[in-house]
Amino acid sequence: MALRQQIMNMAYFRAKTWSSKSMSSKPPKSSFAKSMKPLKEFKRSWIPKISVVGAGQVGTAITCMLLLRNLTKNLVLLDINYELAKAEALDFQQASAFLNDARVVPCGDSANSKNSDVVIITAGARPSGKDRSRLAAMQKTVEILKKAVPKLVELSPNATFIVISNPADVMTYAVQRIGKLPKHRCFTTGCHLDTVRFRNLIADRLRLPPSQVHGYVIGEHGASAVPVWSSVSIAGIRLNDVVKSLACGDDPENWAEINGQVTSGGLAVAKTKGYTNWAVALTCTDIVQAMCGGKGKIASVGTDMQGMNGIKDNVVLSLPCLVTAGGISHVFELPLTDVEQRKLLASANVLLEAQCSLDL
Ligand SMILES: NC(=O)c1ccc[n+]([C@@H]2O[C@H](COP(=O)([O-])OP(=O)(O)OC[C@H]3O[C@@H](n4cnc5c(N)ncnc54)[C@H](O)[C@@H]3O)[C@@H](O)[C@H]2O)c1
Repeated sequence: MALRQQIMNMAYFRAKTWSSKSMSSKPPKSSFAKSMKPLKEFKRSWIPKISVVGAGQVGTAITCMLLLRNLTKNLVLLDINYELAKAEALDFQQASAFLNDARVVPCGDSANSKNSDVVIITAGARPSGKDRSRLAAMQKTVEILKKAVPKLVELSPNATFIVISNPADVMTYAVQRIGKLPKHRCFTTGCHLDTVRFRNLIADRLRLPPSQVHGYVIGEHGASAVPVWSSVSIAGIRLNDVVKSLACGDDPENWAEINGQVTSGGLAVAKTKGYTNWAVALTCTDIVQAMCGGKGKIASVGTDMQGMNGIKDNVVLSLPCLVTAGGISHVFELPLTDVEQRKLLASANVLLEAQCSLDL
């Protein structure tokens, strides 16, 4: 093969490699760069840039899942503790060859997060001390968000923001207000996690694969969450049509036990570990996959639901939503029983009260 052709082939090969790997189009720092001739016509294919804010237990678990699922090659790990972000990023970067050549960049002051497509916020104070409720850690996390969010929005004005920091619904409200972000482009994974717990617990009783059990938990990602028993179905069979008094009335099979297990699922893990991370990381990754994988997904995620299912106020809570590339495109109003509707409105009131108590 003529030398010229060989060089052209090499340049083409390298150009393809850049398209899927590098965060910058700068040539490598080596004399080898002379053998890499850029082709002007080449257009970089779209690869989402994702910033994970907070390099703690949750942020690193999310990073791990996103990379393993090959959802990005440009990941920025941001923490106010820059040394921690650097160490965690380096730990991933060293294994880049096993992560589809992804690049993980640490960041301490948001700068590297510029032009992110997705920003995932996990920075926050963990529930601690005697009162381990999510609401207790609230104002401390708001103060963190007040510092972090304006800069993140300024640097990535078109990004979709996913809020994980607890209490997730109230913190989403805070991020929407602080960042002046529209509700479709700033939401929380919310009850998507409670929903998978719910499905898992039902599947366990029925000895079926959890993926074959359908249903939703709605409302607060927390104590007032509402498992929607009336919508649970398996293979097209509504559970409520077969099991009478399902989680209500005399409830001879004690299905109501599951309600408590759904809302205390996180505490059951945190009691021993001190935190939870894997389930929420998988939940968040599932949502990012819906957005970046091109398929979309209906999931119980949380945003400002004013006008939905009888909710009158601007309150952030979870209802089934269609999540697609640009965020939430539709909200589904579930047909609820009177009891479920009352519980949803009670959950909205709990959250509204928490929202109103914020010092934003
Ligand atoms: N939504 C959910 O389902 C869910 C599940 C589990 C945990 N959480 C929440 O996720 C949050 C993180 O949990 P964790 O276990 O990773 O906590 P963690 O303490 O391990 O990590 C939090 C990280 O945030 C960083 N941080 C603090 N201020 C920052 C700032 N201004 N900018 C950047 N980084 C900053 C800290 O340095 C720390 O590394 C908590 O609020 C927790 O309650 C939510």
